[in-house]
Amino acid sequence: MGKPIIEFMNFSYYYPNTELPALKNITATIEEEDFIGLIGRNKAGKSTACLSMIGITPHIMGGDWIGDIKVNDKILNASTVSDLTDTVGVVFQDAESQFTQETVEDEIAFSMCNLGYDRSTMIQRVEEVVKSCNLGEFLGRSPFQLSGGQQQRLAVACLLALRPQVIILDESTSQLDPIGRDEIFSLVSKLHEQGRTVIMVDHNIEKIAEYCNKVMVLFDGELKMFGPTKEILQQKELLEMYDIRLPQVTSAAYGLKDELGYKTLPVKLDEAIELFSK
Ligand SMILES: Nc1ncnc2c1ncn2[C@@H]1O[C@H](COP(=O)(O)OP(=O)(O)OP(=O)(O)O)[C@@H](O)[C@H]1O
Repeated sequence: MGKPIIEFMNFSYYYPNTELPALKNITATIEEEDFIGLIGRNKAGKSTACLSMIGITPHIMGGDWIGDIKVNDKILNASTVSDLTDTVGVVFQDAESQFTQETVEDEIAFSMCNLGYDRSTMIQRVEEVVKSCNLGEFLGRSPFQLSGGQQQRLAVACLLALRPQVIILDESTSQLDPIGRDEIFSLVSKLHEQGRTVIMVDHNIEKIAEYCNKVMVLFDGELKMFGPTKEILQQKELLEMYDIRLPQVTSAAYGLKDELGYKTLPVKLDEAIELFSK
């Protein structure tokens, strides 16, 4: 077992003036080396789970909560949002709405300005994240003139400049075309290989299957399934119960499983090619 980085400890959360919890008795441990796919139908609680990992719910949104979350040994109940953002950063779907600067370079530096970084650290960090997010050719360009995928990469770069261990992307690819989506998945996959913990909320089950080592399934605020991607994404009946479709290759193999005697099903294209070519 790896080092725990985020631990939900019987955590329930109620938005202000609501009677039903948006998250219900969640207990789960995310480890430092994880690349988690957080999935579930609409209103399952995915965004609330993301907000809870940086303390926006409850500390900024208000509301009531029971239980706790431990983020890199800091207890949510005893922390402020800025305590937790040392460890965790979130990129939301509408990256554009968070930009305020005239150039990409200034935008990245701005993310550090508010935290009082000195000039030489800022210059060094801008250089570092521009390289890892492949934004070199856009440095002088307005953030508002970038494509959707480039804007999401910029949002990730602003976050990375603060060097969080955990990067959460909440439906960051949902408004992107396939090229933009691929850009983001390959960027975060590279960051994961470099040692970051990644949590990705995404409806594209094929991409989740391809990149994530574990999958968490939320349904009506409850954590229904959590485990290795291959194990979770083969469970057709359960996934259907939670309104989640199987990856196309898994579905195809499921239809043939009795006839061809498959014991396990592929969840990724390369696994399917290997199985179908036998
Ligand atoms: N600000 C809020 N005030 C009150 N209830 C809220 C608020 N935000 C979300 N909720 C409720 O909390 C529950 C979980 O919502 P959440 O946005 O976390 O789900 P989600 O899985 O991210 O959904 P989606 O895929 O539609 O974005 C839903 O019932 C939702 O209506």
